[in-house]
Amino acid sequence: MSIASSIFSHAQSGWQSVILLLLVTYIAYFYYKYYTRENPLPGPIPLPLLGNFLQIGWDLPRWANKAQAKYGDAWEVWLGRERSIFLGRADFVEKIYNPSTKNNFTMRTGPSEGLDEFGYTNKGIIMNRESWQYNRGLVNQTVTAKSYLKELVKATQENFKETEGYWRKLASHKPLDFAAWSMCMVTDVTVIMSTGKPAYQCAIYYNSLVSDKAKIQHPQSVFKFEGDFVEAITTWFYAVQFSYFFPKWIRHYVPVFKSYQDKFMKNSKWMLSTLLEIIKERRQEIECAPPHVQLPANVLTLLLTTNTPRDMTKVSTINSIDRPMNDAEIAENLVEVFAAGIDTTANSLTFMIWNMCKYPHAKQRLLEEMAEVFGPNLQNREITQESLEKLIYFDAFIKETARLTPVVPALVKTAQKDDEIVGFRWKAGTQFYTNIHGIHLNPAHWDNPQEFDPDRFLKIESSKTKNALLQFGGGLRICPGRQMAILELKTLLVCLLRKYEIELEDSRGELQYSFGMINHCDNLNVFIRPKAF
Ligand code: HEM
Repeated sequence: MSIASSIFSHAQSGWQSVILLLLVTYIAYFYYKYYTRENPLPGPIPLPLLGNFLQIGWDLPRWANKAQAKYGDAWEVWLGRERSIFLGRADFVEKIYNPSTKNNFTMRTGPSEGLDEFGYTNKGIIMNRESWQYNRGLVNQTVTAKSYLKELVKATQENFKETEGYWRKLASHKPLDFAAWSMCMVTDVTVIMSTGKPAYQCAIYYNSLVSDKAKIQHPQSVFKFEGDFVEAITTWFYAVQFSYFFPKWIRHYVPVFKSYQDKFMKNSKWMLSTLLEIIKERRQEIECAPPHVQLPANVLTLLLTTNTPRDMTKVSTINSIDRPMNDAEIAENLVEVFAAGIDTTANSLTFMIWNMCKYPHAKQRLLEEMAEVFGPNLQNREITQESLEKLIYFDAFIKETARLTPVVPALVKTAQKDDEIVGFRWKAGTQFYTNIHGIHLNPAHWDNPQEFDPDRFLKIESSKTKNALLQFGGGLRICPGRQMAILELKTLLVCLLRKYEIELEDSRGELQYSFGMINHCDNLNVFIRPKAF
């Protein structure tokens, strides 16, 4: 008896046989299509509907590194029903990160009703398919403005001082979770630099650690609630993934998914309406401010005034960015500055602290360079953008940390037209994942790739391969916040190093990180003790 007739002989009724027949036909058709696909690359065999999700599990980037070791530098995987090509070598992604305006890989995804429903595809930058250039142009102009970066370095120092106040009140023999502090510090800096108003995340976090009697009073956060703003931002990013990967019928009609759909939609609406109120208030403040009064350089004020008579940046780089932004556009861009800027910068700092504790010779080099640039009495010196730019070893240290633990370990781009990659011609709509971590560890580009060696970035001849370090992505969609992130990271590192001794609670343990939307450190317990002067 054939397998099919054996299965059908167990079917109890007519409709069960019909379902079984449909199922078997679908599976047979799926594997026929799979084995006759164009441009077959090595990779794990997928299951119908689920693709390779069962093999991959939750941590796609960790799995991708193992897959790269097994299948080579170009392989394929099925993320659900979507065939995705993974690339783990710098020369394979050259076209994708080509900064030419003719680049065929500027979109992250193809059209998606889910992203449309959440309103992500026609606003902001990250998933915007229609007006990303306009939004990107203005946000880029804002976060690279001289006045903005100067204010950022100042605000970062002020925020650090506030945090030091809380550390002083906590017993120094008890470990602190640096990962959690880092998120709060970077949130506070980002929110004040974006809205001009404080979020008090460090104060809220401090209060969560101490008894009721020891809690401090602080004014109301700009977000007018004591809940977890950080979580709201993370939820926004999960909503992007959710709305893209799950089809409408699952999101709307399967109960567990429906509850996520509702939660994500509510979160998105809450964030936008809260920001719209802040924007309205600020617009009125600007209108009432006399023309001679210098306005503060934060993202909101800069976006509200760009292309108006009170423009503070005046460096339009793209012809199409000649109109002011409306409130809804500003709200979405603020959400994206929070979503793309907080988690990434905070986790980069945490990974740097880990490396500083693990590699005493690198820490010594950081201390020496700091002493050289800031001179005597360095713990009281004002940190400026100019002084930070002289910290060359710091740059190398940041790059090496990002090479070994990139916060963004993989990036997706979709071909808009048919194109050739790794010697094959691919149809428009094919998804290409850059395995950033794979490229960062590829021996084709790096000597002793697993070794932590910041000096490799100081040697002229090495590490110059184009696209071998993709910490901030590249090409037309390169991270617009990269200068901001580097200045903030350097400021915080100087603030920490010049006054404190930091020691890991578990000096033999492994770095604990996992993948959510990015690689994030789950917990980093450290002892932070003031240095004796
Ligand atoms: C260490 C910190 C950061 C890292 C590692 C990082 C990394 C990245 C990466 C890898 C991309 C994708 C680039 C590509 O597609 O080629 C990106 C995009 C982006 N980043 Fe960052 N980023 C950081 C900080 C920031 C900050 C502080 C901001 C705030 C302005 C920001 C805003 C954005 C935006 C808006 C995009 C989307 C750009 C686009 O789609 O055109 N990032 N970032």
